[in-house]
Amino acid sequence: MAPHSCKSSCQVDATMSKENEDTPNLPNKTSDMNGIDSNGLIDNLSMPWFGMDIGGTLCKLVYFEPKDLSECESSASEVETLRNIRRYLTKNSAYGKTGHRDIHLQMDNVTVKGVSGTLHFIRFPTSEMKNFLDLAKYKGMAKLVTTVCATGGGAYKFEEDFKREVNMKLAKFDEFDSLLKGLQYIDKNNPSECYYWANPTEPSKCFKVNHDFSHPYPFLIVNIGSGVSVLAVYSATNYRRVSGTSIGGGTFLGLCCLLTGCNTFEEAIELAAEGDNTHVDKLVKDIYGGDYQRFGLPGDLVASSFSALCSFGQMNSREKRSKVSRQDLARATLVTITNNIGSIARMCATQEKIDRVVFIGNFLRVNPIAMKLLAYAMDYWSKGTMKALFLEHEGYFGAVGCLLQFHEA
Ligand SMILES: Nc1ncnc2c1ncn2[C@@H]1O[C@H](COP(=O)(O)OP(=O)(O)OP(=O)(O)O)[C@@H](O)[C@H]1O
Ligand SMILES: CC(C)(CO)[C@@H](O)C(=O)NCCC(=O)O
Repeated sequence: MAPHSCKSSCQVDATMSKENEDTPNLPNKTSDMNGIDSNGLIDNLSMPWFGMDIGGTLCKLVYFEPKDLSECESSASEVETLRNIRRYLTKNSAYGKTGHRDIHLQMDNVTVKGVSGTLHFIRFPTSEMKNFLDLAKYKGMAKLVTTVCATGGGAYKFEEDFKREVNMKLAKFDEFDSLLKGLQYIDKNNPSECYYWANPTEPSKCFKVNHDFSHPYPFLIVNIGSGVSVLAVYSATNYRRVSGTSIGGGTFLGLCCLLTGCNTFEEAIELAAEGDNTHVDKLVKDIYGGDYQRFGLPGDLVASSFSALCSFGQMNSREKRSKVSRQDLARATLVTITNNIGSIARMCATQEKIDRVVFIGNFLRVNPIAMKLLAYAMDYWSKGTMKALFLEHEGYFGAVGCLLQFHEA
């Protein structure tokens, strides 16, 4: 099975600019508003093959492209529009300035509701929702698509806008039900979905190792989005949201932009990769002169985040602050937020007596520093009894899960 074809990571844009695109040829709509033509074909061909997870920062859009669409197209009245939409989504990797298709995550030869096809993964900032709706209208979706599956807070917040702007009804599903449904489906369909980091503290020896997650229960999910939710999962349908924190991916990005003047998540991560948080943080050894042995606190452990900027050795704090680079500040912000999340995750796992902790959410996108830090912290503080696991489709489970739930209903 090769469902997870590893193509190059690619970008599809959702500022959704309308220039340089195929202009769709809008047909007259002849099928009824449920999208079913006289042959029942449109039901399979058109909507809802879209699942959207509209989060506080990013909107994740999953498009299922049925394999045999071309065979059926000749008898479908909406073919031209459908074909244009499909071509637009699957042939581009960037939509406008801010929409991206994660081609490396594409899953071929998967089955949804008995139909074989390909799952495409697209994301754009939720702040671009108006542009997205304009584009959807421009592409003829208002005349074709009647229902889109949606989850996340934005499924509620933007429900009226979808109706008003593109005459689309949102079939809403709970974000955590969707997340778990999508996670189970994707893990089942992609043998290399789940992994852990071996030797996370030794850069030259650190590598990803595939993990068999076919018998997953119980496990803890730590979903690091704008905010963080922690779920204890006991079976496919039995789970609880045991904790959460507002100090999450959104906090990292907001603070990093404020402290360094950067403008994007990618820039923040690049800066962090070149920085050194020990120029910013106060370590145990800065306080103890070495380890605090009695309670097992190593000298290199961060004792107090950012507090080297208040006082440090012989240097006064203003002098110290002027010597700290943007890179150091970005790194310290990343380490602070990540360690805090790791600490909450460990406490929840201990309380729930769970030893497998799965970290997901787009905060982990292109972010090996955070993943390795979490891997190390879970291992170190649990004395090797807990394992940090990661998933390749880190931020897309909700979008897939709501699509699946619609087709199950
Ligand atoms: N291109 C990007 N633009 C903005 N943030 C990004 C980007 N890539 C990764 N991130 C990180 O991912 C986080 C959002 O993750 P995710 O999409 O999982 O959450 P969300 O659904 O928007 O939030 P919530 O679930 O809290 O509503 C951001 O806060 C940021 O840290
Ligand atoms: C509000 C949600 C659930 C939206 O996905 C998420 O951003 C979150 O879990 N925030 C943390 C809220 C808290 O528990 O403090």
